[in-house]
Amino acid sequence: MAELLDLPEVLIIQPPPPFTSFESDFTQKFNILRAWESPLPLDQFLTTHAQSVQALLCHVFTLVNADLLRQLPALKLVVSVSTGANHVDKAECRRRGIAVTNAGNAYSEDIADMAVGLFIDVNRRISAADWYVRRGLWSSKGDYPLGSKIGGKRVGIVGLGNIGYEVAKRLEGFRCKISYNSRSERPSLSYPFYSNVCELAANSDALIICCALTDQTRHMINKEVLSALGKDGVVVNIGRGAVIDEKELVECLVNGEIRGAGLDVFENEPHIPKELVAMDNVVLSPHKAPHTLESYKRGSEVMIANLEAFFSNKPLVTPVMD
Ligand SMILES: O=CC(=O)O
Repeated sequence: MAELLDLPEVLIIQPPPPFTSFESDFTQKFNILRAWESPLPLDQFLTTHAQSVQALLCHVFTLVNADLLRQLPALKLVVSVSTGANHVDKAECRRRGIAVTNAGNAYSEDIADMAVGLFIDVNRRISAADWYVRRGLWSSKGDYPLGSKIGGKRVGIVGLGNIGYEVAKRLEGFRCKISYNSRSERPSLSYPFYSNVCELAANSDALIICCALTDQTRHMINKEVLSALGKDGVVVNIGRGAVIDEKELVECLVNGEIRGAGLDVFENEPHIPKELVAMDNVVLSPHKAPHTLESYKRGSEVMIANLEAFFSNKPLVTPVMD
């Protein structure tokens, strides 16, 4: 027990993702304060540790907002399990001198794989075909609706950061034609850049949303953009649900204004509009794009590296800048 108390404290409010090595990796190095296991109400649990706890580890369901930060006056570091840190009020952290880290590139390849998987699934109707066969509908009539060819598709990537670039590289292998919209142009890359996302949509057969959720990107993919994409268009989202105006997306799908969607993220997770659940041209996934056995391990290593750097006054490994 004495040994545990000597370890640096790390507060976790909600149960962490089921990292296979969490117990062994984290608990040997840190004194984990497990708010979710405490019989105390959260406020009381936080008050008990408020004066000492310097590091908080959180995933996307933990809203790190001004209220929470006010209850943790000694806090100096927020370690996000995820790549996207939109659940952390970064302006308030900055104001309070609290550093924020994310998962860096730990999940980029896995997320990109999932984006490509969803893109192929929607176009080739893989999940729909699976439903069809399982329901015993396969007959000699051969009336199963055809999917659409992948090679030659014009794919517009929204957000050409690490993940977007991994998606682009993979889809080049399928002979897709890549163009993109991003915060800024990447002159070192030869893909056409569109500063206007509507123009990107008008020149694409599919949009793959890879950007972070910010005040600028919230509801950026709205009815106007989806109409520009057109009735043969497909949307894939592995970024954050609220980058798309979900209500308008549902309307466009219901009215056949776009052809289909592959969605790993939603505006109000884990709640999904019932219309989406009923459509076989929509492929749904429960925000699992980043998570594989391998990426969990890599993610743990990045979080531990950030915590160790912090507690030994070294530079953080994957600080979030904005
Ligand atoms: O969505 C998950 C992540 O941002 O890593």
